[in-house]
Amino acid sequence: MKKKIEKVAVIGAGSWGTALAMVLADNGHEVRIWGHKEEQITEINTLHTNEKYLPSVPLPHNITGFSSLDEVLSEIETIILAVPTKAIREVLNKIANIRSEPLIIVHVSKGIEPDSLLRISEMIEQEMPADLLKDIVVLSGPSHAEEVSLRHPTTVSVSASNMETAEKVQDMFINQNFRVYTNPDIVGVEIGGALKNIIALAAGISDGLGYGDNAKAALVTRGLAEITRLGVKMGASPLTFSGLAGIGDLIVTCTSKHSRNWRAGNLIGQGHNLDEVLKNMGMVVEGVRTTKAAHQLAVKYDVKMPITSVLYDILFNGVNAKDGVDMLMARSKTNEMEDIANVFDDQNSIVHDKK
Ligand SMILES: NC(=O)C1=CN([C@@H]2O[C@H](COP(=O)(O)OP(=O)(O)OC[C@H]3O[C@@H](n4cnc5c(N)ncnc54)[C@H](OP(=O)(O)O)[C@@H]3O)[C@@H](O)[C@H]2O)C=CC1
Ligand SMILES: O=C(CO)COP(=O)(O)O
Repeated sequence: MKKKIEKVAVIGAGSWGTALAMVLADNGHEVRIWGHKEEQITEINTLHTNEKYLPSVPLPHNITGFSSLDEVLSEIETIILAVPTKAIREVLNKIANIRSEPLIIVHVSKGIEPDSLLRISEMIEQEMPADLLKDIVVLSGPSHAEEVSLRHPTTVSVSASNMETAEKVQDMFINQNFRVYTNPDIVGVEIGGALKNIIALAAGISDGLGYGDNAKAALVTRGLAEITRLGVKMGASPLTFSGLAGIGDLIVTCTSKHSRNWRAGNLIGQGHNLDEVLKNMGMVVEGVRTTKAAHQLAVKYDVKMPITSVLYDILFNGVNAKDGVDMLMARSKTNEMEDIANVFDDQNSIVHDKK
């Protein structure tokens, strides 16, 4: 079937915004990308590269850079919001001041806001006046920008409260290299994408300490258990966590050299200090702020999250990484399956409550 060609604006010219702009450009859309650094936009428009974020990757010529939000949004119905969680409110605020027509906002960020404990779709609902918001869609899954930009096979999920809009976004992005599934569980897709960064930091620390594959498999598996426990309490379907936005993204982020969260954890495990690691990364490491948020969520929802809790102590309370691992291994004995049964009990009670 022939694709509907659209004008789309990608807001955020970092690694992920640029890689997704390439997918859209490959699909023939008229792609605009907005960034707040004039010299980077000039580079995109003249050299057709974005060397800082995707070194040595030529960008398709149907991507045009904009440094004015006003201009990038003109005659646009759909934006792809690709800035770090920390910048979302600021950017939406600017958009809300410019815009007079409703937008479909596809967000691709993976975080939860500390203190407010809001998911990104909830932050968007708070920041954008209802008359400027047509729909919110989340796109998430195992997808490092570096590999997407090389057109390596990649799969992601999109979710929205309006599934027709999710399908529209699926059609906009899907191609031979970039396979897009829909999933009706927006809470699960957002929680899975955000919380896997915590476990990736922990996996990096484990590797940095010199531990091996057994430790990493333990972190991924028990990490998934605690993500699922919290996600279900927040209203997600447990099934989402065995999908792309759950185990899929956990695997890719905990095992890939591309992951900034894994790399940051790896350096911390080797003994480097958190502030120094974040300063030298030059790109966002979402898991640090999300650890703070998840630690608060675990208290709010009364959910056991031992990996998150130990990571919180390593990042913010000066606990030594090796001592943190020892603390996890010395926890009182428990039954693996009880956890799983509790998740399904919680899910049943959510279903009954809704009836
Ligand atoms: N990279 C990836 O593979 C993937 C990333 N994601 C998610 O996408 C989101 C964005 O990440 P990613 O692109 O990788 O991050 P990067 O660090 O690569 O890029 C972030 C971009 O946002 C810009 N930015 C930061 N603050 C502001 C602001 N206040 N106003 C305007 N622009 C701002 C940065 O500009 P500057 O250059 O000035 O810093 C940069 O262009 C994150 O939530 C991440 O988890 C999701 C899937 C894959
Ligand atoms: O979300 C990602 C891959 O799916 C990117 O992970 P990092 O932010 O750790 O690089």
